[in-house]
Amino acid sequence: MGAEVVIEGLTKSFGRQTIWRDVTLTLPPGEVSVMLGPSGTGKSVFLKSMIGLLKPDRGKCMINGVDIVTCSEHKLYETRKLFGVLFQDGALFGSMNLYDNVAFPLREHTKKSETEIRRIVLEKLEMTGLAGAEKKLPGEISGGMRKRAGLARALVLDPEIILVDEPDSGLDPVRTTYISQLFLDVNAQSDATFLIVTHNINLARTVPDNLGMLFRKELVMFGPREVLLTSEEPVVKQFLNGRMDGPIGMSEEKDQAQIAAEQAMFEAGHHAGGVEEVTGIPPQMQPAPGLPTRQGAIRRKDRVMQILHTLPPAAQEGIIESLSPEEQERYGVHPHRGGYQDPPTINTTPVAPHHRGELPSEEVARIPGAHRRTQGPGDS
Ligand SMILES: Nc1ncnc2c1ncn2[C@@H]1O[C@H](COP(=O)(O)OP(=O)(O)OP(=O)(O)O)[C@@H](O)[C@H]1O
Repeated sequence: MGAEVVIEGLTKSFGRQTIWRDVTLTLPPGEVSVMLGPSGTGKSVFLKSMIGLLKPDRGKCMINGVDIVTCSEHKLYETRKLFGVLFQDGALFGSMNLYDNVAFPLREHTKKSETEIRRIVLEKLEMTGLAGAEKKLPGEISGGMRKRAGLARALVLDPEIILVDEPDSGLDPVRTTYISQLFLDVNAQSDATFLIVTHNINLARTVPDNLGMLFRKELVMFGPREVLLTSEEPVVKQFLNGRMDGPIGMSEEKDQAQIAAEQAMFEAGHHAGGVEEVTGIPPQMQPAPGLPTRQGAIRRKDRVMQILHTLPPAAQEGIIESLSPEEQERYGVHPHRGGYQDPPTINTTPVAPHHRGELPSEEVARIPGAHRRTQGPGDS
């Protein structure tokens, strides 16, 4: 099973520029999480902070009991081995063929024989659809293949946590969906914990178990995908629809004067761009037929059902509707369109507390500057 990552109060600045502050979230083991955010909100800085390439000013990032913010260099070196990272361009060595690129971490960090290395490299190239391409140089292959080679290389040390920085950059929507499929397939086969940072709305809507969003130097929300996908929060709705009308502006957040001027423009009939209000929760992509069931998805179901009563009503409805009739029966819940229902009595399989990845209810949906009341038992 992948590692759980517990982040508490993480804050990062460069000089006097705060990038984000007080970020608190848990990446549940073996689940796939996506972090959204407008350009420049510090998503890449967040990934680099998680692997200790950048040092946060304060807060914790706990992985298997080690706080990578304060641990020794030796512990950091050891903990980094749990990570596989796929950078935007694959970060391949241009002068090495794909075989040697993928073999590199094994030669660098292990004492494995070349026979064993060959077995692993060919297995990971096969897994990422690159069998037969091992002699190619990075410059001879497409951007999509380079990303897949970067993923193969990220997988050779059997990481417990896989971080992916903007997998869609430079890819068309179809290739982006193919690489998304690959992430779910790898997750099904490895049960590794995934965190993907992206702007890509399709990917965010259909791939992850959990969705978060950074904006205005804070974590706007993080929780089960259904929470963001049904959110009425203006910044979330604007982002998920890729529109101009909303708090996100061309280069940074808008001031009141700009919002008023734009509002007048849209009311006068100017198209705000984006698609026409996409709402609702599309089905989640699944691993390819023939692959194992995602263990992270099974654990997630129990985990989310345990915190169901703390989630906003629309998210609750989406989650209940995504269950099969047998699962609804097992958890003792029923679809209930158009209103909040009483918290169910839930028959979940016990999950070890340190592996639950459960969010404190006040962190399930956090909006800077607004104190959302989380719905609790007896609320209506
Ligand atoms: N090493 C650094 N030193 C100083 N400032 C930095 C450094 N790295 C990043 N920044 C600043 O941090 C901010 C966030 O950058 P980051 O690349 O993490 O954003 P992002 O959300 O990943 O953006 P995009 O989606 O465009 O890739 C930017 O203003 C950037 O200039």
